[in-house]
Amino acid sequence: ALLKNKLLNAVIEPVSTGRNKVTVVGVGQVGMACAFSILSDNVTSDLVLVDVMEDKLRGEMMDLQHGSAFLKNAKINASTDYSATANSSLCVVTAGARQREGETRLDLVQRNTDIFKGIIPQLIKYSPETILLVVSNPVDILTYVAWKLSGLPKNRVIGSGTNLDSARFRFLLSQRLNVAPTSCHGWIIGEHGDTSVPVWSGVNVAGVRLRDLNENIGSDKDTENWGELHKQVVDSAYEVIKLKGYTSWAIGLSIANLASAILRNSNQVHAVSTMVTGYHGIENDVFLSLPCALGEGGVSSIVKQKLTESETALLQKSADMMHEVQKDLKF
Ligand SMILES: NC(=O)c1ccc[n+]([C@@H]2O[C@H](COP(=O)([O-])OP(=O)(O)OC[C@H]3O[C@@H](n4cnc5c(N)ncnc54)[C@H](O)[C@@H]3O)[C@@H](O)[C@H]2O)c1
Ligand SMILES: O=C1N[C@](c2ccsc2)(c2cccc(Nc3ccc(F)cc3)n2)CC(O)=C1Sc1ccccc1Cl
Repeated sequence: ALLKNKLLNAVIEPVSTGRNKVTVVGVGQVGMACAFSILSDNVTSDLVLVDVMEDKLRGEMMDLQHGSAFLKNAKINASTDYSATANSSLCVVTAGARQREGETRLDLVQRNTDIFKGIIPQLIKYSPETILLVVSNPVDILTYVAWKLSGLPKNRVIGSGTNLDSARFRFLLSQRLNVAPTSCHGWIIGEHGDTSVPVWSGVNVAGVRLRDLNENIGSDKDTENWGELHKQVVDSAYEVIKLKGYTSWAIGLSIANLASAILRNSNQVHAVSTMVTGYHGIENDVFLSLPCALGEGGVSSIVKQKLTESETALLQKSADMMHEVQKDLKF
């Protein structure tokens, strides 16, 4: 008899409940930081990696598998064939092309849209009940593209949006106040990146609003120039790219945090990109970030923030700009 049969009595065949199975598409810098953070956070017992670069894909799978003795029994697999992703509760999409020298934003968006045409329908074919979490840039437009290509209801298609922007903002605030980032509360909403919108009325520590202590906070009348914090959120993104050529750890940790809220059905509130049609006077079908409660059904509710006229105007400008790009996309 085989040693295994001398050692073990099989009671049932190993089953994969698929209850918390996670797929990560794209094993680049961001995808692998997401995979590593998700495994470290113990939110899944079944991780599948997908990419088109077969050698890189196999190498990343093997390298993660070799760490299994230090993880909580998560199965780690990889394939270029989407059947391996079947019954995923969450699919994280980080696949994409890099912006080429002198390439316009619209060219990049169309190239990434074409890449999504080969990914999104395949994910839905094998996991029709999944939640899609889009990270690839430009993330708000590509979340709209994923929603259109997937046919899923709007609550099941989420973009990482300003989750990383808000995390950087909270870090910078914590540095300035010498209070832990977990105790520094601040929400950046709207379009991810250069044109995101900090909601200064909500920035607080222990419920004490900084604006109640400095009524000019965030405006150019503020002698302490707190508005500099939001500018540093943008500048630090460019600085990290200049220094190391890409970003990975912060986005990976933020995606694991979102995955945890979804898979643990926690209804925690996070700034993520969701369909905002009907909010803040926005009429077109666009995805922007607002504070959303997240659970196993995706976005379970959206917080109705009271915004200033200028904050509302910035959101509407982003919505109009994105609609202009989205309407010319070829699906
Ligand atoms: N939303 C955010 O806050 C945020 C932050 C950082 C990076 N990003 C974005 O994340 C994306 C990935 O960044 P990166 O540094 O990992 O890039 P990368 O080039 O290192 O990785 C991209 C991966 O996608 C894969 N890929 C390309 N076409 C594919 C396809 N058709 N199917 C499956 N995989 C495919 C490539 O093989 C590569 O491994 C970029 O769009 C980047 O701008 C977003
Ligand atoms: O930290 C990053 N790094 C990226 C990056 C990662 C690999 S190469 C570039 C970055 C950094 C700086 C600018 C920028 N612009 C951009 C715009 C549209 C695109 F389709 C792709 C990239 N992107 C991708 C990205 O979204 C971020 S967050 C970010 C970016 C700009 C302003 C504020 C924030 Cl919080």
